[in-house]
Amino acid sequence: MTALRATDLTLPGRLTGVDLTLRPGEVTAIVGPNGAGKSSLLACLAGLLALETGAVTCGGEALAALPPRERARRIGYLPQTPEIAWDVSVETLVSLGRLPWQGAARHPARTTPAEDAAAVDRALAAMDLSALRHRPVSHLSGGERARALAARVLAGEPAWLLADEPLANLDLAHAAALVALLRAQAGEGRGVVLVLHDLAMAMNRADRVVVLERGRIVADGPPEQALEAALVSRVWQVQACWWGGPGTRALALGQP
Ligand SMILES: Nc1ncnc2c1ncn2[C@@H]1O[C@H](COP(=O)(O)OP(=O)(O)OP(=O)(O)O)[C@@H](O)[C@H]1O
Repeated sequence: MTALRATDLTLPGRLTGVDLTLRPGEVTAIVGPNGAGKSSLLACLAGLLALETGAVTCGGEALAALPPRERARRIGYLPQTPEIAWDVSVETLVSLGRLPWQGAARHPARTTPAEDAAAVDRALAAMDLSALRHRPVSHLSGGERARALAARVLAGEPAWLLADEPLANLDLAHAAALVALLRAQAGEGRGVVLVLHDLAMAMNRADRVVVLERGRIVADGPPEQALEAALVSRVWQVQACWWGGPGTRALALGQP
């Protein structure tokens, strides 16, 4: 697996001179206040935004130059808003995640229908959706819809998983299960990049934390270092203090 690298990313009003090299095998959390540029950065890393300056490369190749199907095999992207355009079944929605592998018949990366079905089954089971696979997506709850969209990305088994606030609509148990699953994916050598608002989750479960403020990186490193209480207090304009020990820290907030 290969690095995902952003060099001098600039989007006027959104990102300024962002340099970032992301390593596979790690869970990286991108955090920051509202409007700091987290979603913009994630979309750039997924190759979804036209850049004014700068570049994003995956394994040394410019994302912009990769054919869409190849890019989709390398990078799975879960957007912030759980919108689904078509009222298909959960299983059909998740199957769409296999499209990048279903190219021309002679393509060397093409998978068999049995492999595709197995990947869909795995993703449905991982997101606790096996029992809902035949239900139309319009008949799902908000959290179930969010899980179905996550399952679609997982079904594609991309080298990089980029997810924008993937825990936002999930209950405690499903959020914990998704984080455990993403950690396991990183353990298998995939790259995992998550936009998170839950700083305790980033502190306890990420390998690396990138803090954005007004479109710039202001901290980047192991969670204990990047989320040091004084920096959290300054960037989020709260009085923040960490409690507890490694792996189970909680953030206590006072008045600004
Ligand atoms: N399509 C767009 N065109 C121009 N500016 C945008 C666009 N989308 C977002 N912005 C602006 O860019 C800045 C960064 O937005 P972005 O959505 O990346 O922030 P964020 O850190 O993800 O915020 P949040 O935590 O609120 O989701 C904000 O000031 C926002 O108003």
